[in-house]
Parts: sequence; structure tokens; C-alpha cells
Amino acid sequence: MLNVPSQSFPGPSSQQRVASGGRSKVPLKQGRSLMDWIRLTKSGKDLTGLKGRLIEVTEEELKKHNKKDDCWICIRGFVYNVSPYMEYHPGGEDELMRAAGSDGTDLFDQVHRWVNYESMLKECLVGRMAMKPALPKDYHEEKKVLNGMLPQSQVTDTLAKEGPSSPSYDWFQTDSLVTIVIYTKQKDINLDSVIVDHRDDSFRAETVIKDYSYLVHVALSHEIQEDFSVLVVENVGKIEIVLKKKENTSWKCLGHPQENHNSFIPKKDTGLFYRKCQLVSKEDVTHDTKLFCLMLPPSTHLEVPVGQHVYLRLPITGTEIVKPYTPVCDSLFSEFKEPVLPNNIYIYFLIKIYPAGFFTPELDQLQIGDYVSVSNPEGNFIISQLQELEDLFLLAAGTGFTPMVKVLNYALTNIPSLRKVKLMFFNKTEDDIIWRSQLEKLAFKDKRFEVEFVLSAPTSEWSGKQGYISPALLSEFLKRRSDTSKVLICLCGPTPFTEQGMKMLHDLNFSKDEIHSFTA
Ligand code: HEM
Repeated sequence: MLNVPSQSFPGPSSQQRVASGGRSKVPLKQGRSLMDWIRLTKSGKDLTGLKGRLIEVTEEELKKHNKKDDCWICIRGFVYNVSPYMEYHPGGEDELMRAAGSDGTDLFDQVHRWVNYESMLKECLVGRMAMKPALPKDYHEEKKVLNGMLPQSQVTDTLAKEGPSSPSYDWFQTDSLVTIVIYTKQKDINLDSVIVDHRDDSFRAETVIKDYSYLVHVALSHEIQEDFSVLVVENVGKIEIVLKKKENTSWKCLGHPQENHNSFIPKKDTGLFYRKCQLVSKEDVTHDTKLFCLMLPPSTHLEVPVGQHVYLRLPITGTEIVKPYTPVCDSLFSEFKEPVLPNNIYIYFLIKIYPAGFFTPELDQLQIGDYVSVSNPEGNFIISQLQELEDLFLLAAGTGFTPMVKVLNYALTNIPSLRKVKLMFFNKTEDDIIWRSQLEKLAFKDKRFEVEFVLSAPTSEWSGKQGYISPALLSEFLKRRSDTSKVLICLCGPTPFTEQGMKMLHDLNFSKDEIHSFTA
């Protein structure tokens, strides 16, 4: 059944999860929830069978531990005994067994690289691999002198063959300023392509170019002031980060290289980077959904691109738990200008609280001023999909509405060719509809926008559409202007909603390029 709010979080079909198509969670036995697992890890029980010892594991040894009741997995060079976790794994025992007795790093990353296994499995750590699994060549190479040139050796072979050409950086100074310049060699660079974090003396600037990440990561040689500015010279692909010196002295070098400094590697091979953000407000939106506003630290530059999500991380009874959420605008009427103003320091989330859940009640209990860690953005929505668009159709169920907010706002403000945006919003009852009056006001104010609510369990007074996603509803709703008009259909909701929706859209002869489902 669709549109039925689930009790656990993230529910098997929660829209707030960014689940990948085709994967599914399995029902866990009674007493095998995340909370039960955390309890077990805190019980003092020996979960590795090694009585607290850490050992060096050879590849041969690892291979021997390939059975359910004796299962070791290596992730990023560390070996874990996952047998005690088997029954607690939300993806099921068989999925976990796919990596039994081997290096499961790639498999793990393909499925859910955001999952904080280090924290969840810390009591299952057996030790390190005696020989480290293959990392990109020169992964940890440290350059002693920072001259801004990327040595050819740091570009992996595959990258040199297929990927975009590698960026480089340089820096220069005046009495009071230090400017770091990143030459991306790409034209389509925006302010949201670069994420900068300055914490203590560590300075980190990650530039995302297609599926690759270029990192400048140094321990600065001198102190700088908290605020800095980021400028993008778009048509030449140059990024300038202007730092203010604390003292007007001349710097002999920028600083000392830190992990992965000056590397250009596939994004999927980089770890998720987090910074602590402060909760500044929390407002009720419906009976179970709230709008959370988080403030980025002043020494961070981060803009979440349209259609992308971030991960929120909270320590829950000592274990770091991570969940994906797509940021929204503060309202449907907030101005959406490109490039986004540099003082854009707030991130908003519409989050449904599941009282019997694990993560969201904890989030809900945070006080104003408390901190939540927020990751760098991820996601495969490409904004150029909206260029020259004539008809945009949005199909959302429940909190699957969240990725639609920025897409909707962006399209109405930035796409001159746009003729129509139509949202079909599936919910259980009227009380579940997020931002209903804002949606109705927007439809009144902007004739290009139409909204249709569909309820699966309405009261007898409801005169609107009823039911679930169906071919009949879709074929009536998805009217393209002409056979040649450029159309995009975005889809987000619980996994069954998205899967059925995709199938119906294919049956209605929409091509793959005309459909985007929000999945990770
Ligand atoms: C390396 C082999 C592994 C495979 C093939 C695998 C596979 C899966 C699959 C298919 C799911 C369901 C995902 C979904 O609903 O979209 C899942 C969920 C999950 N797995 Fe794994 N897994 C692996 C290892 C691990 C390990 C080592 C941990 C350690 C903590 C882990 C923790 C989790 C968690 C917490 C979830 C729920 C994620 C969420 O939706 O919030 N998995 N896994």
C-alpha cells in the first residue's frame, strides 16, 4: 500500500530516504533494531572473539572468515567481524554476505557510502589489513612544497583516460590578503561547485567537477580571520578564495599539505566531509512534519545544488547515525537568484518526525543552539536537465515533496522557456499535505504553476482526487503541449511509489531522458 506513514525510521518506504532503485530493506526480527544493536555494542560483550586484541589480518586469513557465523569484512583497510551484526543489518544477511571474507569497500560504497560503519562497528573491529587494499596510486603522497602544480602521478590512470582534465591551484598575497586560485579548466563552474571549510588552522576547498573532486587541503602557515570570500569567474572556470590575514606579515608558503591535498579523484572515492551546524529554528508545518533551519559555521562556504541532498549526522547514545535529507527553501516564495548570494548561510529541511523511530525523535529533541553535522552535497540531478524546458511535471508522495521544492522554485525563476509546471502531490489525508496553502497561493500567483492533491484516505468532505498513483491519473495529468516539446518528469516518494510510477511512465511512452527519479 502506498502513502501509509511508517512507524520506524527511516521507514521501509520513507520518502525522506534516498534509496537506490531496486534495493530494499528487509524486515528485521523482533529485538534487532538499530537501538538494540547499539545496546549490544555497549553491553561490554566481546563482539570480535579476540578479547579486545587488535590483530594484523593477512588476505589469506580474511578469506577464511566467510561464513555467517564467522564473517569478516574489510572496509578501507580495517577488518570487522560482522557476524554479530548479521541479524541487525537492514539490508539483510545475504547482502552483507556478498562481502564475506573479502574487501567490501567498493560494494559498501556502491550501496550506502554514507552509512557510518566506523562508529556502528567499532566494537567489531578485528584489526588492520597487513597489506592495504589497493588505493589510487599516490593516494597518500605528501608533497613537501606547495607550488600549485598537480603532479601527473597523482592523476589516476583511468582519470587520465576518461575523466575531465585535472585542475591545479596557485596562490598569491598582498599585505592583508591571501588569494587561492583554483583553475578548474571547466566552463560550467558555479558558486555551488566549490565547498570551503576553515577549521582551526586546517583549510579545505573541495571543487566538484562532474563526478570528480579536486581538493586543496592544507594546514595554513599563518592565522587568518574567520570570514573569507569565494568568487567564481565562470567563463574561464577560475575560482578565487580570498582569505584575510590576521597579521600583515609576508607568508613564505601557504602551509603544509594535509590528507589528499591536491588530489583529483572520483567523488565516490572521497569520504563524506562534515561540519557542525547550529539549529536556529524549528517550526511545525503539519501534525508530524517540521521545518528545521540550520546555520552553517561562518568559516564554511557551502551551497547545496538544486536536486541534491546532504547527510545529517547525530551522535545517538554514543554512536554516530547518518540519514540523508534534501534541503528545501524557507518557503515557496523565497527569491531564487543565480548565483545564490554569498551570505547564504542557512539550510532548511522539511523533516517528518516518526515518534517510534530512532533518528527523527532525537533530531526533534534538539534545542535551539544545539549542533548537527551536515555533509557535503551528493546526488545525480543535473540542473542542465531544466534548460529549455517547456513542461515540468512533478510527482511527489509525502515528504518526497522535498526535492521538488528547489526544482520548482528554480524552474519558475530561471527557465524562460517554461510553459507549465504541474505538481501532483499524493498524501494520505488533508492534514498530511505539506505547505498546502503556499502551494495554492503559488498556483494563484503564477499561472504557469498548477497543483493537484490526491488523497488515499480522505474524509467524506474531500472533493478532490482520491487513490494512488495509477496509469489513468498519470495519462490525464501528463499532457505535453506537442510531440516535440521538451518535457521533464520528476518523481519522488516511497520506493513502491517511485518504482510503480517509473513503470507507468515508460508505458506512457516517456523516454528515459524525460524522467528523473530522486534516488541515490
Ligand atoms: C559490504 C556489503 C554490504 C552490502 C552489499 C549491503 C547492502 C545493503 C542494502 C542493500 C541495504 C538496503 C538499502 C536500502 O534500503 O536502500 C543496506 C542498508 C543498510 N546497511 Fe548495508 N550492506 C553492506 C554492508 C554494511 C555494513 C558493513 C554496515 C555497517 C554498519 C551496513 C549498514 C547498513 C545500514 C545502517 C543500512 C540502512 C541504511 C539506511 O537506509 O539508512 N551495511 N545495506
